Amino acid sequence: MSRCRCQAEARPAAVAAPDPGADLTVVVVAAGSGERFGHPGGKALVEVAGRPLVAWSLLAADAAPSVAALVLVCRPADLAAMEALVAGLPLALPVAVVPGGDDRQASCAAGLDAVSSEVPLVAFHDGARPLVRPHTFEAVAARLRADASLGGAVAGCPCTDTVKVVRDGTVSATPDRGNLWVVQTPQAFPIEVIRAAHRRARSVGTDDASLVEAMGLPVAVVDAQRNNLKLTYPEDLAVVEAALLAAEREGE
Ligand SMILES: Nc1ccn([C@@H]2O[C@H](COP(=O)(O)OP(=O)(O)OP(=O)(O)O)[C@@H](O)[C@H]2O)c(=O)n1
Ligand SMILES: C[C@](O)(CO)[C@H](O)COP(=O)(O)O
Repeated sequence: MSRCRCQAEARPAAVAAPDPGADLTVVVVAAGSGERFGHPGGKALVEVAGRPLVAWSLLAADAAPSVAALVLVCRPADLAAMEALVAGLPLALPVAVVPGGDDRQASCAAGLDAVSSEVPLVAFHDGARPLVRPHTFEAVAARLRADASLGGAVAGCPCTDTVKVVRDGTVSATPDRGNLWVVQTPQAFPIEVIRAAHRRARSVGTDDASLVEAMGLPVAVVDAQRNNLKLTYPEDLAVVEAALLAAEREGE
């Protein structure tokens, strides 16, 4: 089997799990247009700290012992470039490269179609979060394994800023911060749960967990990695790059 399977023409075949102990497929979504970042053609292939942005997430997921296979979702125009990128990275796991959709949720659904049903857990991760560490994939998968009643487990951390609800430039409410968390990716789910959540989705959510919450299932939050930043605006680049270089220097 070729390690990288580009899915430009046909619907992807399922990716087999190479290690019987590994029970998680990671879907890295990188098919966005990067509008807020302001880079024509999206930001996934922009060089950040010496590598294309999305490469950092692929390498981190590949190094997590629970991960059996990877799916990379990219802009249709980037399929050949992404296939070449994957072929050139020192990845141990099989990778399926598939085209994404018009919004993040559609890209996640496209990635999910390429996941083998033989691997019981699936996690979605933003290719725009290059600081993710292998232990964060382990943490969300472990939380799911520890409690069979959960519909999902997501990385996040308690809010440290005060959050305001703002309408027309004026504050309309200040929610109790004691209950507020900011959530990131990875977001992990039992495969049958997230497949059902996508089938039933009636609206477009800003994350994957909201689809599972809409089914009335409990989703756990795991305080795993506070610096798991998302590269969204141009000014994020210097912060993310400095953190990646520091982590490399420290051998993390
Ligand atoms: N149609 C889309 C939209 C987003 N994403 C992915 O979802 C993640 C989070 O999205 P975001 O940071 O908003 O990226 P963009 O959509 O590229 O940014 P923008 O909204 O500024 O255009 C990114 O890794 C992005 O590539 C995707 O795979 N497919
Ligand atoms: C999924 C997410 O990263 C969780 O914080 C976030 O909602 C993605 O938002 P974006 O606007 O698509 O970047």
